[in-house]
Amino acid sequence: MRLDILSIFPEYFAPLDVSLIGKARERGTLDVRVHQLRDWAHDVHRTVDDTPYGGGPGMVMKPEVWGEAIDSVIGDGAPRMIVPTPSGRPFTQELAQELAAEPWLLFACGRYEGIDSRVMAEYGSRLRVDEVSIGDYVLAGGEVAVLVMVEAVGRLLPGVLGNAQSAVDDSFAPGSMQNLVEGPVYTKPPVWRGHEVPAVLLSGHHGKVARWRRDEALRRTVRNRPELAAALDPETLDKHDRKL
Ligand SMILES: Nc1cc(-c2ccc3ccn(Cc4ccc(CN5CCCC5)cc4)c3c2)n[nH]1
Repeated sequence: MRLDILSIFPEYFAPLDVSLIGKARERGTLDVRVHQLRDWAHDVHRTVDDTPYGGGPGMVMKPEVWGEAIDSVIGDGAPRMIVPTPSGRPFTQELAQELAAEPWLLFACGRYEGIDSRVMAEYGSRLRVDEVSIGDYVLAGGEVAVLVMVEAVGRLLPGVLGNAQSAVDDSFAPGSMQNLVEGPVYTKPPVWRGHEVPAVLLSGHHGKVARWRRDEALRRTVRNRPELAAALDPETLDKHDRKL
């Protein structure tokens, strides 16, 4: 997978050189290219922003700079364009899986009050353009949101996660974990400061372990994410409810 990232703060993406993503880049699984948006701002101050039409606080990012930058980065290609924004569609595990299947993603990191909307309109006629929110809070720009999405997508790529099974059991993953968060995890020692590991996990009985884990996942979902629990099919809830 090729990832292009356009930003006025390319240094935000140094973390993509470490850990899982760093190794995927070394292996060639991921081809990450970070670009300084100001390289396409030709005035002496390399200006990328201007005052908003209609008034209001802050500044808006100029469409000309973005247009030159995107044209230069994509050429005749057609990557899927992801634009982080507080007003976008929610970023979910399902969307992460969808993006993990794409050969080429282009992330456009806005700053200030955002990017002139005509940029998304211009490329929306030629590319798949998704405006995406990573949560209901306002960041100062798109860079952190891109780091979140690249990590969530990158770990789903073949060979990136040590154990592919882990992604199958991810919270929220479509299938058996849809609308469920994961339960508690334990490792050695079997007793730590008087806290014992639940005996079922030491039993070696895989069926009972699987059952216990689903019960715990359900218990935690009901406690921490009642709105997800409400979306569970009654049969699932009922099967476990007797135990909650
Ligand atoms: N999930 C999530 C994503 C983001 C995010 C992503 C990209 C950018 C680029 C700039 N900003 C700051 C920022 C500040 C104020 C407004 C709201 N203004 C009200 C009137 C016009 C706009 C919007 C945007 C971003 C924020 N935040 N949270």
